[in-house]
Amino acid sequence: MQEFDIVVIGGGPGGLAAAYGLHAKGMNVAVVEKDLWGGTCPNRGCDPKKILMAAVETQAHSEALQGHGLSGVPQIDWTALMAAKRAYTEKIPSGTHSGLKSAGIATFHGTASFNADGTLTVGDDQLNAANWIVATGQEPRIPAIKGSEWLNTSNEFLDLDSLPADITLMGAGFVGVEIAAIANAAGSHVHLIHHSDRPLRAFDADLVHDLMDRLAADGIDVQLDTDITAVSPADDQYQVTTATGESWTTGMVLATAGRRPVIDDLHLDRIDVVTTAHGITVNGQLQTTNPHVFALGDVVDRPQPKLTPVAGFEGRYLAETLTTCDSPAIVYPAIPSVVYGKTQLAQLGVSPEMATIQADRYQVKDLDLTHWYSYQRIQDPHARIKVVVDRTSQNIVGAAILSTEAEQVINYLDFVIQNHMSSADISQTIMAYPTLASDLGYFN
Ligand SMILES: Cc1cc2nc3c(=O)[nH]c(=O)nc-3n(C[C@H](O)[C@H](O)[C@H](O)COP(=O)(O)OP(=O)(O)OC[C@H]3O[C@@H](n4cnc5c(N)ncnc54)[C@H](O)[C@@H]3O)c2cc1C
Ligand SMILES: NC(=O)c1ccc[n+]([C@@H]2O[C@H](COP(=O)([O-])OP(=O)(O)OC[C@H]3O[C@@H](n4cnc5c(N)ncnc54)[C@H](O)[C@@H]3O)[C@@H](O)[C@H]2O)c1
Repeated sequence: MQEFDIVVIGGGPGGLAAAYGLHAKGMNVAVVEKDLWGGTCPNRGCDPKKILMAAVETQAHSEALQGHGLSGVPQIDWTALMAAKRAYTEKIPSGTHSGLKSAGIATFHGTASFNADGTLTVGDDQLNAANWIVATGQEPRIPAIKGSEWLNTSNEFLDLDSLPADITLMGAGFVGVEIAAIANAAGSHVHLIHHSDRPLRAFDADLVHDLMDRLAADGIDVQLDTDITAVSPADDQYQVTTATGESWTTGMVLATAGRRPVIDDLHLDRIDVVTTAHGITVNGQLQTTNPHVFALGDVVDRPQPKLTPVAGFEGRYLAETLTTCDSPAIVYPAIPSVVYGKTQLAQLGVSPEMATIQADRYQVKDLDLTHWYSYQRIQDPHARIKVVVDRTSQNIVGAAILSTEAEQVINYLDFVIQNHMSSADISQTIMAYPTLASDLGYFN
C-alpha cells in the first residue's frame, strides 16, 4: 500500500492544476492517468482543434479580402495541416509526464478503481490517501441509434489521415459546429444535422440564427429539427437515414451529440459518492457526498460551462482550500465561451436573453458592427454585438458577439466586466488605435 496526502485521478488540465498547487503547498501528491497525460484539451480537444482552425481563420480572412486587395483564396493541405497538428500533440503526453516527475509528483499510469475499503487500485498498485480528487473528465456520448457502431467522434476527426469528401455530423453543439467549419474550409461537403430547432442552446438565439445562416452560405447542409435514426455501411461509405425517411451517402458520420462523464471504471458507489447522468454531485466546496473525496472539471455535475479555464480555476481553488479549514464556497467569475470557426460566436456574463427578461434592470444594445472601421478594414461580412448594460451603474455586465474577431473582443470585455467598468471608465484608458481594443469605449 502506497500512502499519499492526496491522490488526483485524471491528468487533464483540472487534475494537473490541483496537483501542482497542492505539491507547492508541501503535500505528498500522486496523479493517476489511464490514457494520455495532459487529458482532453491538449491531446484531442482545444489545442489540436485550434491548430486546424489557424488554417480556417487565415483562409476566411483572405476570402473576405477578395476584390479588396487580394486575389486567390489559399487552399488547405489536409496532410500538411495534420502533420503540423501532430508535431504539437505528439510531444504532449511525454512532456506532461516528465514535468510531473521532475516536480517530484508521484505518477501512476493505469485505470483507477476504488475498493470498498476506500483504497484505490491502479493495475498492480494499491494507493491510500487522506483525501482524493476525481478529475476524470468527459468522453463523447454515442447516441443509441441503429448502426451506432459505425459512428466516429471528435477523437477520430482530430487525427484523420485524409478528409472524406462528404462528412455528416450528428449534433450542432460546440464540437459539431467547430468540426463543420474545419471540414467545410478543408473542402469536404458537410451535413450538420441537429435534432431540435435550437442548436448552441447556451448562446443568444438571434446570433445563433445568424451563425447558422453563415454556415449555410458557406455551403454546409444545415438541417435543424432532424433526427438521424440509422447509419449503415454502403460499399466503402455510409448510408444515413433520418426519421422522415430522407437518406444520403456519406464518407464518415460523427457523433457530436454531447459528452458524458467518465466515471464507470471508478466504482464510486463503493465509496458512497453520489453521481447523476451529468456527473459527480458536489457541494460549494467541490466536496462529494464522501467528505474525503472532491471532484473538479468536466466530470462534475454543475451549471458552469465545461471548459479548460474552468477546470483549471477549480483545480487552483481546491489546491488553496484543501490545505485550510472551513474554506468558503467557490465563486466563479464571468466565464467567456467561444465557438471557433470562420465566423466566431462568443458570449459572456449576463446574456441578452436574460437581460431582456429583466428589462427594468438591464439595457441591451444591439449593434451592427459591419460599418465600424475595424470590421470594414478586414471586410468582416456579418459583425454584430449585443452589449448588456446595467441601468443603474452603467457598467457593461454581459455581451454576445458574432464576428471573425469575437474571441479577442470577448476577452477584452472579460476584463471590463471583471473590473466593473462602464464605457466612461474605459474611455479613461488610452488604447492603441485603430484596434479592436480602442473600439471598447464606443460600446454604450
Ligand atoms: C473537440 C473538443 C474541443 C474543445 N475545445 C475547447 C476549447 O476550445 N476551449 C475550452 O476551454 N475547452 C474546450 N474543450 C473542453 C476541454 O477539453 C475540457 O473542458 C477540459 O479538457 C476539461 O479538463 P478536465 O481536467 O476536467 O478533463 P480531461 O481533460 O478530460 O482530463 C481527464 C483525464 O482523466 C483521465 N481518466 C478518466 N478516467 C480515469 C480513470 N479511471 N483513471 C485514471 N485516469 C482517468 C482521462 O484519460 C483524461 O486524461 C474541448 C473539448 C473537446 C472534446
Ligand atoms: N470552443 C470551445 O470552448 C469548446 C469546443 C468544443 C467543446 N467544448 C466543451 O465541450 C462540451 C461538449 O461539447 P459538445 O459539442 O460535445 O456538446 P454540446 O452539449 O455543446 O452539444 C451537443 C448538441 O447535440 C445535441 N444532440 C443531442 N442528441 C442529439 C441527437 N441524437 N442528434 C442530434 N443532435 C443531438 C444536443 O442538443 C446539443 O445541442 C461543451 O459544452 C463545451 O463545454 C468547448
